[in-house]
Amino acid sequence: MTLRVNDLAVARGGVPVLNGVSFEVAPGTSLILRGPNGAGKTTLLRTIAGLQPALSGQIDGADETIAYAGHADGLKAMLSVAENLTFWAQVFGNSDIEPALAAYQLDPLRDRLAGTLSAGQKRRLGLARLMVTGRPIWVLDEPTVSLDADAVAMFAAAVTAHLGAGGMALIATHIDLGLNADTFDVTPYRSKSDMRSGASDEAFL
Ligand SMILES: Nc1ncnc2c1ncn2[C@@H]1O[C@H](COP(=O)(O)OP(=O)(O)OP(=O)(O)O)[C@@H](O)[C@H]1O
Repeated sequence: MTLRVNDLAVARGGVPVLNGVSFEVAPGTSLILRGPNGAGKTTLLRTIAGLQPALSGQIDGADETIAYAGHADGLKAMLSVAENLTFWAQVFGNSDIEPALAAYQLDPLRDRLAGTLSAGQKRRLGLARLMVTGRPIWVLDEPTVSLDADAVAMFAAAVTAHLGAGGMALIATHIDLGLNADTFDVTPYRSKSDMRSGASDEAFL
């Protein structure tokens, strides 16, 4: 299975953001999305993850295969670290959370309520969540925000292991993760529409 995006057009608040986007992510490989602030990376990732409809074009290989991590960590504040991971594992029909705890050095924090974690610890837990989904395609929007250098290395190691097991990753990031990945710059695909038109999409504010 390969993730294939073909001639995709995406919009925010009804305003076209990107069009003519085509790329592939094959098993065992990752693709880094680049582009300046506001270029449309988040919009593209949300569309590929199925969180909003495309304006036009095709996305193949994305049915029930994607684990998405956006800007929000999606944690349950009143559950412990281990309970959060167990919850997500069960949602995806899995049970073993130990590899995810180990990969992000969360074992010493396993009984802490997620709401009491630091920003970087929350982000580590949010990324550990990907491992318990068992999903082959990780779609990640600025995954290293709040992470220190050690945690960035944990994340890079987790992605490398995921790819080594035949997984895929599509990652929007402004930093160099040290991955052996192709890059895709969205800049040439920006729509000509004026984003200052005042259109908004309150559902995502
Ligand atoms: N809720 C919204 N309603 C309308 N327009 C929006 C909304 N959210 C974002 N936009 C606009 O859509 C365009 C694309 O934004 P998007 O978040 O996809 O960019 P990005 O490349 O991810 O940026 P960054 O690097 O800053 O995260 C921007 O012009 C932005 O102002």
